[in-house]
Amino acid sequence: MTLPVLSAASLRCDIAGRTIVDDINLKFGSEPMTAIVGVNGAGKSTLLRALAGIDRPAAGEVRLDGVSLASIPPRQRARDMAFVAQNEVPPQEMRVSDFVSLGRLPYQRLFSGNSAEDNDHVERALELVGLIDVADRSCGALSGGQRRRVCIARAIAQDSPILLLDEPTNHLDVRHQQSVLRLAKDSGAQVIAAIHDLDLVMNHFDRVIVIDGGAVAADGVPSEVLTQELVAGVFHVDSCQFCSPYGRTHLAIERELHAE
Ligand SMILES: Nc1ncnc2c1ncn2[C@@H]1O[C@H](COP(=O)(O)OP(=O)(O)OP(=O)(O)O)[C@@H](O)[C@H]1O
Repeated sequence: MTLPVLSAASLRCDIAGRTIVDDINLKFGSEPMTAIVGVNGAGKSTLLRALAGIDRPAAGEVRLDGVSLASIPPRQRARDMAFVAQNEVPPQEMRVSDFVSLGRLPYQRLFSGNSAEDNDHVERALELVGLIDVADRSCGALSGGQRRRVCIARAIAQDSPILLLDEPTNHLDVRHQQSVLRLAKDSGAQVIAAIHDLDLVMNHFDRVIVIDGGAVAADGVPSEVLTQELVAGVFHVDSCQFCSPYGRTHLAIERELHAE
């Protein structure tokens, strides 16, 4: 499957007059799963929001298959890209299936409601995140992890070739962390996710971009990028990569490093 090419050229994002990320030049399109990592406040969410076209850059440009995002109409952009924000919370009173149906809006005419195809997408998305049994409940009656999965289901129902996920595994138990990343991969979409767990990055992602102080500090294959030296320099922890008895390479955090 050919992945769409999302690119950022000389991107700068400012918030309240302060430059948060600067001189970002990135191209996405070769690897299905890309992780964006960095310490709190490094600029990951700011970058993702600019890539999603939610916040306009102060300078530079984001392009989708060579076309400036700013010139793509919102409905088309919503068909091209689904975005799950870091702190997205479904409205308390809304039924779970109605919230997931919001992912189908880019395909509907005003007040047309769900078609049979829309309902199929909603049902499939809820099945994939393991929440089909609570489809008729109100979102307010869900646990934190279930709410997170409902937001992911909304994005999956959107059926777009690019999935931008800001901390998709937040609030999820260990099994659902694995299953959400697996279903993101199985969706066939180009996935770009900000994520804190470096071991999940090692085992689920093809590429990792390390953001440090609003700039790209490293970019490449996780096992090659997330060396002990880089992890110490960027995250200020001691880490080690090791091979499990099942043959997978993991990254363990040993301890916090203090300045001498
Ligand atoms: N609405 C805002 N107003 C002012 N400053 C903001 C706002 N949103 C973000 N910032 C600042 O921008 C910087 C980058 O924030 P951003 O959320 O992009 O970082 P992040 O890498 O995603 O962090 P985290 O891992 O904590 O989610 C931080 O210094 C933050 O305080």
